[in-house]
Amino acid sequence: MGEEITVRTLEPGKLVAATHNKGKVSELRDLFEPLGFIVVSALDLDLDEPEETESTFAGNALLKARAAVEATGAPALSDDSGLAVTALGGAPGIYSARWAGEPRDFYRAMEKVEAELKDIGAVDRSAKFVCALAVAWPDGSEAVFEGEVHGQLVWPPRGDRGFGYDPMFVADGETITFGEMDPARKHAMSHRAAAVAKLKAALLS
Ligand SMILES: O=P(O)(O)OP(=O)(O)OP(=O)(O)OC[C@H]1O[C@@H](n2cnc3c(O)ncnc32)[C@H](O)[C@@H]1O
Ligand SMILES: [Mg+2]
Repeated sequence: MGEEITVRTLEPGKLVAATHNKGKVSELRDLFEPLGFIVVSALDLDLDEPEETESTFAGNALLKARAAVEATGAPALSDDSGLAVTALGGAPGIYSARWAGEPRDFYRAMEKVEAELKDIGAVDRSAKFVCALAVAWPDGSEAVFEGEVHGQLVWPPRGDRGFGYDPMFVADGETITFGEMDPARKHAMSHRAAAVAKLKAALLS
């Protein structure tokens, strides 16, 4: 995991968060601003949302970072992530956002996960969140890092913090869902934090 395609350093400065997801923007700000970056999001810049045509988290992350660097000329950081449920063969996986429909409704997406587990009478409620973070520089170099966090799915969902599938996910060793957790605590253990740690080790001096 975590294929580093090219290694170069990331100089603190303006970083475009190539995402249209407010929950991710907020988490990427929390994770990168203490490192000296000024995080400007694709939402702030009103960038087009590219179609996610790749078949892996890393592929879609690279596609989003490339689109943002081309549009802005500034280094871009993207995040492709999702929930992979063991008993569902890794679904919804790269389709995690699409399971919420349009307009996105994550209660509906969580209900769909629960309904599919019920349909197959699943006893195994284990799942993991996966995050691929990609960085693309104006000179065409790029890098991608992956992180995961393993846990169990609960029903009904609990908590109104975080975003997406957080209210139904309890990380291993925890008793509360990510939806109930203080954001700083989620940042210490999440799939996104694990990917950020790899990125820091490789790209920040
Ligand atoms: O593509 P961008 O613009 O970044 O925004 P998106 O919401 O479409 O993001 P993805 O394509 O990566 O889809 C991943 C979905 O997986 C879910 N997800 C990712 N990280 C999560 C987290 O930390 N907690 C809960 N759900 C998460 C979330 O609902 C996302 O919408
Ligand atoms: Mg998306």
